[in-house]
Amino acid sequence: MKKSIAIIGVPMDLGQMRRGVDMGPSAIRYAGVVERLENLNLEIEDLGDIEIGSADRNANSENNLKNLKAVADANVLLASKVDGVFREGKFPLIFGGDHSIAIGSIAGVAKHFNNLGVIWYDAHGDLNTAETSPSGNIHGMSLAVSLGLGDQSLTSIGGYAPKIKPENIVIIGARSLDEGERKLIKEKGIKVYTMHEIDRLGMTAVMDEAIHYLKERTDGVHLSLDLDGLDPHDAPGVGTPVNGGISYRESHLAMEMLEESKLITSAEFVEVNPILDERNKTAEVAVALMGSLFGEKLL
Ligand SMILES: NC(=[NH2+])NCCC[C@H](N)C(=O)O
Ligand SMILES: [Mn+2]
Ligand SMILES: [Mn+2]
Repeated sequence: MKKSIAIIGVPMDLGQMRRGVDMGPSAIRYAGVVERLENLNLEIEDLGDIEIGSADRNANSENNLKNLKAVADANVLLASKVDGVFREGKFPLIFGGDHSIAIGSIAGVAKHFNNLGVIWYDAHGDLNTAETSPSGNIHGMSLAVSLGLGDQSLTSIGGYAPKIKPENIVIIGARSLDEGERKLIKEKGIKVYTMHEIDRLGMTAVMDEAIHYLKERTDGVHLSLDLDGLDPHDAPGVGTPVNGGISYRESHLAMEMLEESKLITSAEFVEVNPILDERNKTAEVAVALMGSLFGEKLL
C-alpha cells in the first residue's frame, strides 16, 4: 500500500519574540517539499495552514508566559487537525512555525498510542516552565508541557495529560540547557545525547542506541526536529542559533537510520525563519532531511 502523508502548516511565531518564523511553512513549500516526496512514490496531501490568532505582543505576561492565550488556541486547533489525520490512517507531517507547536502535534498524536516515544532533535531541551524560563517564550517549554508540566491551559490540550512519559523521550543535539531544564532531566531520567556524545560516539552509534532504546519501550515515535539542532553554518535561518551543532551530513545519516528503523509515525520540522535565512537555505535543508526520512536513496 502506498504510504499517505498529510501536510499541515502552522504559521506560528507567538511562542518566541523574533518575527519571521511564521513564514516557515511557505518557505518549506517553496523549497519543493511536495514534489520531492511525490518522487518517492508517496501520496501527499497538503491540508494548508492552521489559522493563528493575533496577539497583542506588547500586552505581555506577568506570569512569564508570553502570548499564552493565542499559543494555546492555535495548539488546540492543531491537535484536532493532527488527530483527524491520524484517524484517516495518514502520516501527519507538520511544518512550523516556532517549536511551541509541538504541544499541539504531540497532543493530537499521543492519544493514538499507549506509549508514544518522542525524538527531540534540538540544540535546546525546551523543558522550561513559567517558573524556570529565562525568557517567558513558550517555544522553550513545549516538551515540558507534553510531560504534563506547565500552565493548565497548555497541558490540558486534547483533554488529557501527560501526553508522554519521561523515559520515552530521547533528546539529540543538546548544547544549551537552562538550570531548571538540567534539574528536570536528572530528576526524570530523560535520555539526552548532547553534542559531547555525538562527537565522542559518532552519530551512527547515537542513533543505533536511540532507536534500540525507543523500539523496546514505545509503540510509535514522533520526530520533533528543530532546525537549530543543526549547526548554524548549515541551518542559519533560525531564531535561537547555538554554535557547535549537528552537521548536515550527520543529520542526513540520522534521518536515513530512522527511515530504516521504520520507527517514526509522525514528524514535524520547526523554527525555519526565512527572514534570518540565506536564500532559503534552511528550508531547503529541512526538505532534504525529509527526503532522507521518507526513503530517498542515491542508488
Ligand atoms: N525551540 C527553541 N528554539 N527553544 C529555545 C529556548 C531557549 C531558552 N531555553 C528559553 O527557554 O527561552
Ligand atoms: Mn532549539
Ligand atoms: Mn526547540
